[in-house]
Amino acid sequence: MGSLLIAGTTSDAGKTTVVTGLCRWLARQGVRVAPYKAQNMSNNSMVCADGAEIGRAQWIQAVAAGAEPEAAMNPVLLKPGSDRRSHVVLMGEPWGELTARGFLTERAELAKAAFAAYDDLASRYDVVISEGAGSPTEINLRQSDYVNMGLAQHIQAPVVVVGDIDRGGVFASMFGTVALLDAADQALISGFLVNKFRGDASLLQPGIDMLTSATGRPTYGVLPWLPELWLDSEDALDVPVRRTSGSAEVLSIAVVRFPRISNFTDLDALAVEPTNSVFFTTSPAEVRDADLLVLPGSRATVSDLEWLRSMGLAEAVAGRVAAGRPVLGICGGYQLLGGAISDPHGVEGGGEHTGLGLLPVATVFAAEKVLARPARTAYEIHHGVATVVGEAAEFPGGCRVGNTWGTIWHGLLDDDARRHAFLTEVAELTGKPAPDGTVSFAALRESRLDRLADAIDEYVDTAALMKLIEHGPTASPFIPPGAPKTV
Ligand SMILES: NC(=O)CC[C@H](N)C(=O)O
Repeated sequence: MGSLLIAGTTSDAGKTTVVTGLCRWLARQGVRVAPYKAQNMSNNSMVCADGAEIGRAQWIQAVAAGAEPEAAMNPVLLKPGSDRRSHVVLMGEPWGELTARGFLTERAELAKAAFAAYDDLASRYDVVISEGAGSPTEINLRQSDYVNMGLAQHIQAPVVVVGDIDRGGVFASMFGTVALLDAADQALISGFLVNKFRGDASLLQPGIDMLTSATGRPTYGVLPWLPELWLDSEDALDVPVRRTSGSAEVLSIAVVRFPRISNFTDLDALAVEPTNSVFFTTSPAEVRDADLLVLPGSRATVSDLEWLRSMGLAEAVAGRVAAGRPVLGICGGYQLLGGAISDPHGVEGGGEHTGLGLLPVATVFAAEKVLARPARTAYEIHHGVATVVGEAAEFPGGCRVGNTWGTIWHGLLDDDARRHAFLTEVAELTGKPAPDGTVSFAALRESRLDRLADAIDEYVDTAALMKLIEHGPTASPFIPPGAPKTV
């Protein structure tokens, strides 16, 4: 049984990518490997075959590993509904709401479930590759941590710290990440990975050598800047944007960037077509002018509806619909295109609301969350049950009136035939090019996972890393000052 925890000097250092690449690389060596992240904070999630909801990143990592995605791979998922509150999904199911403060007191229960999930996975797989969150050296949170060093201590796993060299300061942050941990935690930090490097590797080498001598720990590899290795978009909203200048040759797709946007991985399927240019926007002019407008999923339909109105975007959407110009609403975006929105159980703050009235649809928020896989690529994650209450044509998971489409399903456009048919119709309406029908979303994802594993193979000392995974941490020196005293 082998184990490794990939931590990061910062968020966005590339932990998710590295874990994904390692999962695919290990799977290729014939290793039965599972990904794991004790706690993920994201509004991008996925429904597993057994109905459990997990973070989208862990789902993709499982796909990379050739393992069946399951709740234990991401036992705690926090879905932020506001800056201070999160909806908690525990072992794939809704658990309740947590405030930033309440979180400290509830952590023990979540930690227990997360460790049990890890132990269960570890009993069924040869290797588990865990992903930390943020930095392992958030010294104010160390005591109640179960995602980074708290987890590493529980499982006695070696930890490799990934740093983003593109942002600069990578040596100082790697050194500091080790030096501000106590001796027991430092003993598990086994080395580093430099990520997002562009430039001349020979210029970097002296720095790597100095880091080794300053910390007594090796750097396992230097991964190059690989922006083309897009996976499903992660939490950074800038990821899926593939903007080519407003050319007559492409179909421009504006996606409203709701403050509580969720499951925006739906846009990846649109972005894979070279005939499309997909971009996020909050501008009424862009909403008006794009060839296709998408209202994506939302964690908080009612408050994003209010926001849409306050931004002057509601009129822009209505103007498009009146002019017969294409609009697609997905899940929360579908709900708010409809009329009545009622929230009798206070799921989203309660009350009766009125949507944009552009589709004959009424939504009632149910206390129970719907988690379902209604079709091959489609999945449902919502409380609001949308019912067609007037004249409308059929559309999978929703309905259509004129050139306004809505669906409660996510992932609908991951289905190549459906995406091609939908875009061909939009292209006919707008006089823009239609997709040629050759792009396979699943094949593209597979090839990217493979190229990520190729990069691991090429740029990482995989022999040394395998040794670490199999045999655990080796003795590394203590770097003063260690964990600062609480004051
Ligand atoms: N995934 C979504 O867009 C969810 C929409 C809405 N917040 C609901 O729960 O029904």
